[in-house]
Amino acid sequence: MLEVSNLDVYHGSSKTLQGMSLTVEKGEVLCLLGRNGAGKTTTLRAIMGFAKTGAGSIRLDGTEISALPAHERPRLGIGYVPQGRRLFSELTVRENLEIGMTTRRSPPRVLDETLALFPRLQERLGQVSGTLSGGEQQMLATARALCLDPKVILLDEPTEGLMPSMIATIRDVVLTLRNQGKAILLVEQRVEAVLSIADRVCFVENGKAQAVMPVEALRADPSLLSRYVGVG
Ligand SMILES: Nc1ncnc2c1ncn2[C@@H]1O[C@H](COP(=O)(O)OP(=O)(O)OP(=O)(O)O)[C@@H](O)[C@H]1O
Repeated sequence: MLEVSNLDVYHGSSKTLQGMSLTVEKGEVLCLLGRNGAGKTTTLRAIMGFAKTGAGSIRLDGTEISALPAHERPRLGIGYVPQGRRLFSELTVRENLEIGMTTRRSPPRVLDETLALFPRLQERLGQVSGTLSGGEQQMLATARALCLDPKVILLDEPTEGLMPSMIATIRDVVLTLRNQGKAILLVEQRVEAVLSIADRVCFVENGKAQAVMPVEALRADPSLLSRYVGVG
């Protein structure tokens, strides 16, 4: 579904991704794990077209997309929920979702299906999004990406700063989406969350995927965490 091969990314003259490679298939959750500054967010931003790429390729269903401008990529079916949510805080919940709908001219059923996943947002459609709680804002950012009816969803630390009940809601939504056949690429630092949600784990170090494995391998050998992430 999504395939990144040997991708380089530059910030000025420094190379922040150095031959990054990963694949995410339909109906699976791939989790990126790594130390601060390893290149996880840059990987997601590069897929969305927000980073200056050099050598390498990004393919969606076999089609090369790395030369496409950023605004064209969501229309191909890639939803992105950035770190920090980036909502239009002056607009209402409904207006934020409508922006997602119009980006890809999604049929109205997509909005209904999305709201069915987030009853809390359904109750707050008229509320200005800047007044939502942190957890509700995360739900809205995720729901807005889902309004594109994406095949692939990129989520950057969606549970950061949330209370346990909200974390559980986000996890349940991610697992529902996976079971619907979406391909999900997730940056997640909390090990318990990774173990409960990932199918495969990709350890990122120095702008590169150093190791990729099924989540069971991480469960069986927690020393991998100290090796690649410096915890555990
Ligand atoms: N706009 C930028 N200008 C210069 N350097 C950048 C820029 N964005 C990222 N970098 C650098 O690229 C490297 C990778 O950063 P990135 O945000 O991808 O790391 P990360 O793995 O997501 O880390 P964290 O867990 O801290 O969010 C870091 O060294 C960072 O300082």
